[in-house]
Amino acid sequence: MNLPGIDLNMDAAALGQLLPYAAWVKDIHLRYRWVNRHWADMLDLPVRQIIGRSDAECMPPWLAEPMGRADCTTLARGEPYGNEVMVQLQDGRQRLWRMQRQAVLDTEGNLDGVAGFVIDATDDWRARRELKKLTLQSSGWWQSLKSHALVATLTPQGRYSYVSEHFCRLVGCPASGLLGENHATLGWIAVGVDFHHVLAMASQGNPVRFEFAGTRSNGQRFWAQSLVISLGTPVGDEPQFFEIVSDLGEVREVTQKLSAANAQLTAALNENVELIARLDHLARTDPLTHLLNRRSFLERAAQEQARSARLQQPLSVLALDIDHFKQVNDAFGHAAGDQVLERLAEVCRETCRIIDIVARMGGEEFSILLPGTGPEQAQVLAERLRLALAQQTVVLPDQQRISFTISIGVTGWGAHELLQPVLERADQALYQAKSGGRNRVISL
Ligand SMILES: Nc1nc2c(ncn2[C@@H]2O[C@H](COP(=O)(O)OP(=O)(O)OP(=O)(O)O)[C@@H](O)[C@H]2O)c(=O)[nH]1
Repeated sequence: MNLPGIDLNMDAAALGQLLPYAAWVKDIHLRYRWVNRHWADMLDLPVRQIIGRSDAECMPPWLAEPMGRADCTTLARGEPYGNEVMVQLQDGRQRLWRMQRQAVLDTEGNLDGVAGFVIDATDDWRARRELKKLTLQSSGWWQSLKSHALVATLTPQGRYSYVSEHFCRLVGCPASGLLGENHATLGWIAVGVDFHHVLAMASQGNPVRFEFAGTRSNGQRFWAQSLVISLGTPVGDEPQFFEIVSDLGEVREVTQKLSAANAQLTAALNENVELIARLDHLARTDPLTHLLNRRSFLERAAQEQARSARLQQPLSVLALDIDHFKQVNDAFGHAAGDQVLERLAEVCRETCRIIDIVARMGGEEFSILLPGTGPEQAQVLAERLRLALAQQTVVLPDQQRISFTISIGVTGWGAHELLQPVLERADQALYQAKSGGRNRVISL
């Protein structure tokens, strides 16, 4: 049977010329053994200049290199191998060549070369690309993403090639002001990352999440979080990126409100702490002399006694009382009496060590606890105090001058004694000092 236009007696090479696509056969050294006119046309060379030559001698390196790689892969696999190459013709047009290769075996089954054919799949590729776009854009998820989320697509330079309405609303700019621009040209500041780095990371297949801030055309600031994902690089196309943005404005607002409320709370807390400290201080001190009050003295005395017993250190107590204080009040008035009390407190503080505990027990009675001090040393201190006070003169606003003396009772505090008997003994010593004529120190 004869096929129209085909002579079945012609040889394989002649038959190959009838193929509707470019075809070639290379030897084991990848030199062309045979090509048909379509391949010669594609290379824009006469057939005779191709035969016996390698790809490197027939085509530019950027094409020869993937051709050689595909040939080697085919020889190594020993089975049909297909690939696609995007080529740029001399007139600048891009074409997609789809190639299919197969290893050629000699009669003994040894590898003898590679046979291949090439079809121009440019139209098919364009159609597929359009279809992909259409599929993407008409797919349910894209539609719902577009209408509910803040999405955009980016070129390799990060320039916007598509922006959704929601995205435009967030950044406060119409699509016309965004398309062709990128984060940098829009003046948006990514937090902690460089936008180019984001694209580089994304193109390696790592989705990148980052925060950025910008200013809307009405001057308002906005904060957003982006997730940039690579959509891959379709053959012959540029890499594409997809950006999903979420509005951080609300989060920021809530965070700011929260931190303001927190600051208020902290301030209120600090105020309260201060207030409590002040109240505590007031509860522990005598408002006139700022010495410890009786309650506080008793607490401190108990602690001090326990500590001294543990450290086996001596401890002594003084009981002080102003002599004839009633007369001071009667002669100069209560305010003058207060001044005397204040002066007494001052001199006690100055004369005692920082660790000594000085307290106003009530009225014109004072007590001093002397840690690390035995009764003899306590007597010395009491004497020094008595003399210091006897030398004091309180000058009143009307220049009247008041001198006063004190009587002091001194006692040691034994390691196992309770506070009450010790205080009573100090009072007893004080009583003896009073009854002995005042302005003196008595130890018991
Ligand atoms: N100005 C003033 N006087 C006070 C205060 N507390 C107590 N007094 C007075 O201290 C005086 C104590 O008088 P008395 O207990 O009789 O003792 P005294 O006059 O000092 O006599 P002797 O202690 O025996 O030497 C009273 O007049 C009280 O009113 C105070 O805070 N301010």
